[in-house]
Amino acid sequence: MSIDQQLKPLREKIDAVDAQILALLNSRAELAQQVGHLKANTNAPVFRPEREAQVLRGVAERNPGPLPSLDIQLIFREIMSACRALERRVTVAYLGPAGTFSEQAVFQQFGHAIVLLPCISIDEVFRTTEAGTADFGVVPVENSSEGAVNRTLDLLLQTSLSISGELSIPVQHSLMTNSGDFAGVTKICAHSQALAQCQAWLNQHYPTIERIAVASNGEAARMASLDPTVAAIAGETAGAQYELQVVHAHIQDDPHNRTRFAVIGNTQCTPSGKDQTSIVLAVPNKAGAVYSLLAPFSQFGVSMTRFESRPARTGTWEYYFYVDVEGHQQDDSVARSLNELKNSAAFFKILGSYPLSN
Ligand SMILES: O=C(O)C(=O)C[C@]1(C(=O)O)C=C[C@@H](O)C=C1
Repeated sequence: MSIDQQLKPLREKIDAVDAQILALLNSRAELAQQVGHLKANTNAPVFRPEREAQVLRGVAERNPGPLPSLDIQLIFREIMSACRALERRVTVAYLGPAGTFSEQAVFQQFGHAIVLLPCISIDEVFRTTEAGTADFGVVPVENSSEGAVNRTLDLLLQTSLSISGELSIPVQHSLMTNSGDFAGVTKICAHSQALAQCQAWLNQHYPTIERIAVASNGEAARMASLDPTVAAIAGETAGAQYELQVVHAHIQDDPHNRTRFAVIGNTQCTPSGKDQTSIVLAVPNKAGAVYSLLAPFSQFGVSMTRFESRPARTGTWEYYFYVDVEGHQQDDSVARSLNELKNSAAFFKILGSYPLSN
């Protein structure tokens, strides 16, 4: 029997299963439409991060295989994205242009059935979201090899928006040119963070070529597509967007390099069962103040998962502290510790409680 003859009955079974999947997908979509009508009548938000997190955790927990849970979650992320788009297509602002790691983070959080709003800077992402032109913004917060993204931390301090999600993605940089050839290249362009993340590799391989920091890796890729003297450092998605060829793949100094992103918007998430709360604090400038400030966390058994400081730029050695704790601000222990902190801090702001990424 030929291979095609052997495949025929299996393919017929796949067709039958596909017909069932199709019918079930549309049943789900009809339910989402009903949810959408209810929400429209009550002006409730379309995107509910805590509900989406629960759906994704639920399918991973119930997954019997053989499909890996991560792949199941990718599929369900897109199913929910498409269902959500039937209610309303949300607009998401991010540091563009197309093809940046920020764009990958947007798709990882919202799926593909959205309106993308690429912005020229992190400031612009905040402005556009505050103005309501975008429903949400996605901004980089921290890189595993370079540390905090200071501009984001500074803007989080001032913004009226809150954090409604967080996620991290692997960041792999490649050196690319229009032709795939390095001869004739006189400048290597990338975002300053990417240049820093590839510093040791560049010092070893191209110590004398000028490095130029530009607004984003996507912008570097665009420049390289137009100018044969420019090589870009960017992710391969950005390279493909501008039809660049890879000269050296994965040149970042840390092979496990990751960037963490925050989702900002006007949504206040309700508890999802596995949440995190971000706050900013300042303490009076006296001995032992930081130590006693954090005491309520241990008193109420709340785990701190992140502690970052930024100079307050008052010229007096004062700092803002960015703290993440496990749990939701509505959880009893978190609520009680935050209440104590609020009374003793010189500055106190809750940036948001949101589901931990899956
Ligand atoms: O449960 C809701 O609130 C829905 O709108 C449905 C749904 C889904 O497709 O499951 C879609 C969008 C929301 O962000 C959450 C979940």
